[in-house]
Amino acid sequence: MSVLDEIIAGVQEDLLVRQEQTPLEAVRDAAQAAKAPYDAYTALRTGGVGVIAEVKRSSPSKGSLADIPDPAALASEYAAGGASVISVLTERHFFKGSLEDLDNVRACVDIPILRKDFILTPYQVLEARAHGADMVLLIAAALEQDALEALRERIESLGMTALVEVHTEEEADRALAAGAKVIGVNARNLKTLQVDRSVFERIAPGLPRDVVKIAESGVRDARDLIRYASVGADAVLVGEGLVTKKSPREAVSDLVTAGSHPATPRPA
Ligand SMILES: O=C(O)c1ccccc1NCC(=O)[C@H](O)[C@H](O)COP(=O)(O)O
Repeated sequence: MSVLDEIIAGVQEDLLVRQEQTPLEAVRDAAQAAKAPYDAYTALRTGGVGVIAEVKRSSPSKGSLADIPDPAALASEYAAGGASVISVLTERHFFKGSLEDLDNVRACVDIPILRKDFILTPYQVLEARAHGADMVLLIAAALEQDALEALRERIESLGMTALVEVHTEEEADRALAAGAKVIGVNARNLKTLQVDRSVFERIAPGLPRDVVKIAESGVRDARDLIRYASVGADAVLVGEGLVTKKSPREAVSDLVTAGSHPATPRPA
């Protein structure tokens, strides 16, 4: 069993419990009643290289990273540092996240929020909207093609933005076939947990111009961002490189400055 399989097994168990507690109709009503979503697609296309700053307590690859007793306070620091989007991990077994984190962050920031989880069903998409998300992650490696396409459509029908994550050229082709307009290339292989930053360099140049390209994982500092920018990244998604810093606000601000600096080389 790969790490991804293990994570998904836990997500499915938790999902059964939540569906038991809160019927689909109730989640649908809550999603409809939620405040209109922010436009994450536009937020990521505006200006230089955007920063998606992640609230990440723990991970399968590194174990505990940071306590984060107040995720809303951390998200406010990220927003003050100039983040374009806040990513909130809501998986609990490996990442120690929750939907409550999403609620708390939503109450405190007025920029788009990504629900980062292992989304398998329309129920989870409705949950994301009900708890104030504007963007939802879909992992190509975790979904059959029909489900990937249907969930992408469901996310966008609710006015949110789908971020489709890939790690191979074949998954990138599947993401495009599913209609993805925002594609995240994860340097981390979710089955082996190996991080290979060259994966973005291989895949991103082959993606259409109008697709927003996000480099995910392994960004530690401005040098990593500049390297990704030079091969076409519109944004970077950063977890460990922010939560482990003394000042997450300054760490975000340094990345934003590097991404907006005219010396940052971008492909023509
Ligand atoms: O982070 C992990 O170890 C991990 C393992 C298995 C599935 C997903 C995992 N992480 C989710 C992410 O994609 C990252 O949190 C995100 O890209 C930020 O990565 P980093 O900046 O390296 O913390």
